[in-house]
Amino acid sequence: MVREGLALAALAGARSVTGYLQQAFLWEAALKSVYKIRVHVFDRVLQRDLGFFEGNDSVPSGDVAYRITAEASDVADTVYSLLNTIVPNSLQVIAMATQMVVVSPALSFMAALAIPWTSLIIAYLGQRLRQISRNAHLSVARLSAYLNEVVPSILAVKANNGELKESMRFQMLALDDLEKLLRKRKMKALMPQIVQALYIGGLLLFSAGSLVVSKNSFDASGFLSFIMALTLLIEPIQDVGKAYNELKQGEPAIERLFDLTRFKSKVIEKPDAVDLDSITGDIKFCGVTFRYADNMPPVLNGLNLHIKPGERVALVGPSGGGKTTLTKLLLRLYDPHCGCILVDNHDVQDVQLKSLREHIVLVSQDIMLFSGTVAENIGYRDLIGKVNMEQVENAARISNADEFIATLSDGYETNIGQRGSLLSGGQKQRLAIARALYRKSSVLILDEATSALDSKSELLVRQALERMMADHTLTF
Ligand SMILES: Nc1ncnc2c1ncn2[C@@H]1O[C@H](COP(=O)(O)OP(=O)(O)OP(=O)(O)O)[C@@H](O)[C@H]1O
Repeated sequence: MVREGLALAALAGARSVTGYLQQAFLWEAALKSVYKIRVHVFDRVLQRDLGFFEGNDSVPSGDVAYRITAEASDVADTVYSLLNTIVPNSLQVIAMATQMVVVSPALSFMAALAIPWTSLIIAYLGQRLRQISRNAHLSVARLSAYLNEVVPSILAVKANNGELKESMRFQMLALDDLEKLLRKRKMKALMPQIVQALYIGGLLLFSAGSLVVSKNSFDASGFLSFIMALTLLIEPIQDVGKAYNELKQGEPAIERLFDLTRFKSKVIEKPDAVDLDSITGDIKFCGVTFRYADNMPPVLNGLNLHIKPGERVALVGPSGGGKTTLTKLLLRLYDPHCGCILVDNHDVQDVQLKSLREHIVLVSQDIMLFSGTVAENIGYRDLIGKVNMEQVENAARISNADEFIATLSDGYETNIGQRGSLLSGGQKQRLAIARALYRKSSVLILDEATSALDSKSELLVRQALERMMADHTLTF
């Protein structure tokens, strides 16, 4: 008795160990594949044209974030569920089907006739679940995109008494998400019941039918053994059906994730594009016409402009006149529809993108700092850990940022918060200018970059830029 108890305990222990090992192994496989997918997808996102991130048809950054985080996790769940179901259940299906064929090939054939029509119904339900699941994915992605936009702009919300309005906008999106999620959950709960009813109904019909057909043709024990094998066959098939549902439910996530990687770049680097060691800063815009979309009026129309090396050019024009667009074209973030842009007499379309952007530095009116230390932000050109502190301090001195950096709790090692949220507008701009100076590029573009500086700081920055860039092309 004791021995049997011990044997049972050992068996239960062995089962839980193998259960754990199987789950741990499969989760490891699923999560590692999702890690690789995430890295691949993000690398592809980084390669996308600027138009993907801005303009009317752009994908909101919150949606991109949602796809790479939450939807990639859904993909892991799907992969796990498939691995966990398909392998053991397929083995059981093969074993039981063989047993059935051995007992009675004729009845096996009859049983197999049930497969096509049940498959059809399951496929139809799977399609429905896929559609419902897709809607649920879209609604939660909209919610995520909304939050991604509003939370960073909380200052504007509060300053404009926008709390009530935002609360209502959020409730609307959350309610929509609730409806879509409920539909998905209900469908998920209903599907196994329908499938089970189909199987049980099929099994009853089949048993009755085969009893009539095979009367006296084989003994009761043979029939019993056949029914047993059939029942044991149905269970794993049901599990495979559930895995199929998981796949259908996970498909929209997989699709939306990989949609990020499917694109045809408009800005294409030629295979024989040249790598420019240095440039003097001779820039020509020759008959450049550009529009952001085919159905929009041109922002630039046949523009001609020649900036000579060392020359400083100020572009003055109405708001929305196309000054920033000119910069985007020079950096080849977009290609013009007509005309060409030459840098040192090389068409920018014949120059390697990395090389072109290395020699031209932009300090934009939208200051783009990242969470990280002051030193990492100034030395953004270099990989983390490879930043040259001497050059960082030099750039900070010239841009007149060193004085406020000295007052920060950890100096150059102070973390400046998300998008530099711990700094004032003027401090952010001085850091952005320091970052540009650190790059030591030949062409410097300041796109209203000094607008947030007080007059004293602006004067110091201008003097510093004059000293440093005396021989370089400078565009204000
Ligand atoms: N990504 C975009 N997609 C569609 N239209 C855009 C895009 N970016 C800018 N525009 C439009 O192109 C025009 C020129 O914009 P641009 O930013 O170049 O003007 P700007 O001269 O720099 O203006 P400001 O002085 O106000 O900064 C504007 O009418 C703007 O609405």
